[in-house]
Amino acid sequence: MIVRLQDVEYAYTTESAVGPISLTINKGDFISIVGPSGSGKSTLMNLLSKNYRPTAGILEFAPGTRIIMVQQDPGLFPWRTALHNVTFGLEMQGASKFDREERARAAMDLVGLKGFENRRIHELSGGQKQRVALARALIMKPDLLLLDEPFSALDPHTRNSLGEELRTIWQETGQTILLVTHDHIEAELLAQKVVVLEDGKIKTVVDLEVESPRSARKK
Ligand SMILES: Nc1ncnc2c1ncn2[C@@H]1O[C@H](COP(=O)(O)OP(=O)(O)OP(=O)(O)O)[C@@H](O)[C@H]1O
Repeated sequence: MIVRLQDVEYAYTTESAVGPISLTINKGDFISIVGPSGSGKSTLMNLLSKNYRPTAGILEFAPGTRIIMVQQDPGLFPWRTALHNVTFGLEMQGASKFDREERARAAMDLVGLKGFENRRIHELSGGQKQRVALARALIMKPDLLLLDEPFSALDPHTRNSLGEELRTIWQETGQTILLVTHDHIEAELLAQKVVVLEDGKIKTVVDLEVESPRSARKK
């Protein structure tokens, strides 16, 4: 278990905006949260990223759980190259230059950015910027990667190819992913489990028949 929600609620005012919700996220899961505007997706992400504390219920994280969120705005440093955006977290951790650059190159390769290492951020397309943000998150190997509509500002073609790559990354690394989207098709194409939100509550959970990550199959 990485995160467990048991009858979790969040109220901005007197009425609950989200909940009660019960859900468990396990290692290696790829879950999509889908729902219309106002259904509580952002509120749930804020709870999972520890920005909000539940107003009722139990929200439990496994000890030492590290969570990273990638949002629609990739939030990159324009004065750094693509590679040095990806190395940023490792720099903060004090990893050696050789180690962080080697790992950053591997992460950029994984998201299809080989050859773009030395580009400045303004020399990248929207999809490429989002790939840099994804590589920057993946390199940290978080216990849970939260993706908050990361592809919604992209054109349909770029969106599809990034989606497919995300799916491959999950298959190859077993990274635990929770993706928020308002696109049902995207949710079903990518994830292993689709949680449909409506009025702050889980309306349905769809378990899809997909191959589990390679890393999990080895065990
Ligand atoms: N700061 C706030 N104060 C009061 N109510 C809020 C606040 N933020 C959100 N809400 C309410 O909480 C409910 C869930 O909103 P939330 O933003 O989580 O939905 P969402 O699914 O992310 O919507 P969208 O897709 O439009 O971003 C809505 O009814 C919304 O009006």
